[in-house]
Amino acid sequence: MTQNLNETLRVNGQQSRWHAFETQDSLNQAAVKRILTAADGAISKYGSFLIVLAGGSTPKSVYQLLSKEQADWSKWHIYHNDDRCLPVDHAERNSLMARQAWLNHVAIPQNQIHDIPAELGNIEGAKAYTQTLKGVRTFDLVLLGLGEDGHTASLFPNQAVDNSADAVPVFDAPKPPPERITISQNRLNNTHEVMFLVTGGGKQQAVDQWRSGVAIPATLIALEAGVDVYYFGVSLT
Ligand SMILES: O=C1O[C@H](COP(=O)(O)O)[C@@H](O)[C@H](O)[C@H]1O
Repeated sequence: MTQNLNETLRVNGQQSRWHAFETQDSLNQAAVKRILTAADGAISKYGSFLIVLAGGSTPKSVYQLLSKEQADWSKWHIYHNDDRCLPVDHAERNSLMARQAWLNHVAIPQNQIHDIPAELGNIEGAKAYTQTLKGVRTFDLVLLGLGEDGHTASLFPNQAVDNSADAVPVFDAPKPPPERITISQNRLNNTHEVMFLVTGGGKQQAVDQWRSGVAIPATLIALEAGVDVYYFGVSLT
């Protein structure tokens, strides 16, 4: 039997809270609300808000909604969980998508938007981003997507987990392009909150694997506080 429900699950040492939405729009609105609430909380506590963005197509409509919001943008610091080794202006760059959908339209200071320099290639770009992350405190909120094969950020199935630096090169990614850069598992876990955005039937198999205890990469993200999964268009079995 399949159902849409809200529930908490514990598998492979990861606690995940699953939040069901009836429409893509209601999920997007809830995600925006959660991001703005996290920002207000972090700014009151630390004077700044450190958010790590997911790439791919799923978060684009959330970013478009954020571009229309009022917020204390001067206190926001933007990072990316991964990017693809392509020219800066390539349509498949995660940084370009986030800028076009959101960041170009709000007053976040440019020096607080930290793109991964993936155009340098995966080895040099990862070194440079590790330097960018040096001394950066615990992130406030990490947004993550879920690939059809269970990957998250650019942590792919059947690849060794590399925690040797805060940002690491990825080779032979099964989803193009093969060369990428990702924030490492350990650094992604160094955050106060995690929100996965999971939408569309293409993600059903990965969701089923996740929930039945298969150690897909999404389960590498395991905060003590648990992670939240906002979902639409998949069913929980
Ligand atoms: O390649 C990537 O894929 C995942 C999932 O992307 P989506 O298009 O299925 O939403 C994404 O989270 C990651 O940042 C990206 O580089």
